[in-house]
Amino acid sequence: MSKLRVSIIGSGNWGSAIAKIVGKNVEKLSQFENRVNMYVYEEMVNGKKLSEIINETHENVKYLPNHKLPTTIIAVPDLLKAVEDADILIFVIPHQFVKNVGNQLAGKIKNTAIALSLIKGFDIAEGGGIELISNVITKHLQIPCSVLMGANLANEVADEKFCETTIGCHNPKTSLILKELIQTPNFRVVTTEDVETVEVCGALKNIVACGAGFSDGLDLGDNTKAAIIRLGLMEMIKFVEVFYDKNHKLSTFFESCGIADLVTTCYGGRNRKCSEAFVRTGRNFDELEKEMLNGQRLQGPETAAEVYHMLKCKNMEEKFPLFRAIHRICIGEIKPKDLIDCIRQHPEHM
Ligand SMILES: NC(=O)C1=CN([C@@H]2O[C@H](COP(=O)(O)OP(=O)(O)OC[C@H]3O[C@@H](n4cnc5c(N)ncnc54)[C@H](O)[C@@H]3O)[C@@H](O)[C@H]2O)C=CC1
Ligand SMILES: O=C(CO)COP(=O)(O)O
Repeated sequence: MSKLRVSIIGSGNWGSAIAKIVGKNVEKLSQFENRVNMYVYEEMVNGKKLSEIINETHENVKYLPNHKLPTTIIAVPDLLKAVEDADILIFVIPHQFVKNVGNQLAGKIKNTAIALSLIKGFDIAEGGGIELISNVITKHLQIPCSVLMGANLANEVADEKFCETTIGCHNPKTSLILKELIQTPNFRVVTTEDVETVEVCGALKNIVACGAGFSDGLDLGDNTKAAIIRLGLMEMIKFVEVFYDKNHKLSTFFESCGIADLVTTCYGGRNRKCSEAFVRTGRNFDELEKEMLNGQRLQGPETAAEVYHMLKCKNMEEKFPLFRAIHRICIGEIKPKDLIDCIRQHPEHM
């Protein structure tokens, strides 16, 4: 049997951390080709192309400094070359860029290939609703797309600190291949067929993380933050119940993609950090993202806006007061200090 060729589309903070794992695993596992192309959105770093720096030093000095990538990882700045003959495509770019990348790849991928999305966020659907990123990938590439979401702060994963993750995949054979490719002694994979729930959890937790950051910025303490996390979880569950797979499993929310990712993001994530600074400095998210993240991207405020507009169109905003309040704070419509008044009469308390 011929070996499976893997390509990684994305080389940011998480993209580089997952490249470290995948690059090492393909060295050991005979079913995969011993070279993994990693698509790099080209930029200049200290006067030199980032893709050249990565290939010469085996380090993504901008997005994952101080970590050596395995030599099996090859940085490729040309998207189509990066995915040439790929059997497994791992998508790990900020959600804002998915449609553009999908358009470029349409018609260029083997019809036997499979995709795995690590992207947390939604896309805006035609007509104003929201669309799952995995659907966008499948629509453009005409191949099935599984998802991987979990409590996985990239820097900690790259440090090889123990954590778990969740792969959502409909096909048990594909599930096994993906697990073999991704799992390590310190990165433990649980698979489930409850795919939509896994993906929706990954997107929505970024909204809740903004709420946690606002709470920190207001110095509201640990109990309030815990309440925000809990109410966030309840809104996430309701969101899946109302808009997604009626056969979803409540137990999926107790996997790494659910409660664990909420906790880690609400304590250690970029959305939390910038949301705290939003309150403390009074500056807007665009400025804070540029100043604090060195090219990395926030997903929370944009996802909050997308979800809010969808809820409003469906006349459902009152059922999701936390999501609504977070969006209104992000765009300056209400003050951060109004957050608690917005959730005091939460449906969970009625
Ligand atoms: N960083 C983390 O700890 C984790 C991130 N994620 C998710 O993974 C996804 C990717 O995040 P990161 O790898 O952290 O990325 P990042 O936040 O480091 O984003 C920057 C990346 O976007 C690229 N980029 C900029 N403009 C672009 C364009 N026009 N087209 C394509 N790429 C462009 C940059 O070159 C860089 O590679 C996101 O959905 C995020 O929510 C998931 C788990 C952990
Ligand atoms: O998804 C993440 C951890 O699982 C990272 O969250 P942030 O994007 O808020 O850093």
